[in-house]
Amino acid sequence: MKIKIPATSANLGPGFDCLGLAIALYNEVCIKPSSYQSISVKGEGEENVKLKKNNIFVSIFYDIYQELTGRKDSFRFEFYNNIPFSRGLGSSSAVIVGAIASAYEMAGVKASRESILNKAILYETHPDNIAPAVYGGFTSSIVEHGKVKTLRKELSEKLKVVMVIPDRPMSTAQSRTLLPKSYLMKNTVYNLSRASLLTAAFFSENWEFLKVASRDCMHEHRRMKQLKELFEVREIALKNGALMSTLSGSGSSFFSLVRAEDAQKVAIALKNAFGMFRVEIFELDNNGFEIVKS
Ligand SMILES: Nc1ncnc2c1ncn2[C@@H]1O[C@H](COP(=O)(O)OP(=O)(O)O)[C@@H](O)[C@H]1O
Ligand SMILES: N[C@@H](CCOP(=O)(O)O)C(=O)O
Repeated sequence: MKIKIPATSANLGPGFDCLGLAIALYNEVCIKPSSYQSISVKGEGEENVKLKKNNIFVSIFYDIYQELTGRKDSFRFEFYNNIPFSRGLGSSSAVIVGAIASAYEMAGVKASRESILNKAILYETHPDNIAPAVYGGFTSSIVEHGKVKTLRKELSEKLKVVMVIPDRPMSTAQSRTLLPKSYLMKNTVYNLSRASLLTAAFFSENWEFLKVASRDCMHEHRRMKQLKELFEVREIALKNGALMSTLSGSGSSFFSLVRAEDAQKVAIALKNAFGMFRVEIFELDNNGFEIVKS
């Protein structure tokens, strides 16, 4: 079987740990029964020998497969990775969602997307990347008694993403340690009100609200200080017509949502200003993970 899983951009500014969307940049994994286990990796991470020995996709896959079948079968895993590691593009969520969905498929057990999401939350405690990796589109999620509740909205073809991807990785776990344990009431209200308005703006396609509604005062500033050029990335993206421009997940990438016709202009302005960073235009994804060959 072959599965493809999209990259995701989480938080979208104020929606810390709850808002996210899926991007048409995919990891693909081919899995075949085999008399012994083997792993090959192409693309992102191919130079990392640890991924052949200690691979979280493989360990989650076997956990779930054995739980479902009670058998200890062996498989060959071929990874074609396009999602950069630790850049705020949800690489770990793509691994978790992909491993769970493919374990169900290989075990021959039907599972709803909701049940795959509820397994995924056991491996990644915040649902803002795993929900769009499962459903595609824009997602707003909560976790209640260990279960994820998500509402999704299809993303318009009239929108594209301009992503600035710095060379420097930022581990999500490490980046979370930069944040305080508690916040002032006024900062909480600042984010709550904007995350609510942002969600309403996505659902009603009132894109002119995105810029003002995507401001955050809980996590971006502390994280962006690690790579100060990111402040200017936002300025240039917005000046050149981006609808919103936010730190992607915990960084280090910077996400700008643009009208399709403005994508080139925004990307060229960012490339001219930041020759040292990768700047890419992506479509949005409305499908979530897909089993493309069974
Ligand atoms: N394709 C992959 N195969 C195996 N492990 C991966 C893959 N992509 C990411 N990972 C694991 O996830 C970690 C990155 O997770 P994280 O710091 O949360 O970054 P991200 O923002 O990309 O999700 C990597 O160090 C690696 O352990
Ligand atoms: N809400 C999380 C999102 C992390 O996203 P990632 O793509 O960086 O893993 C956070 O901000 O920590």
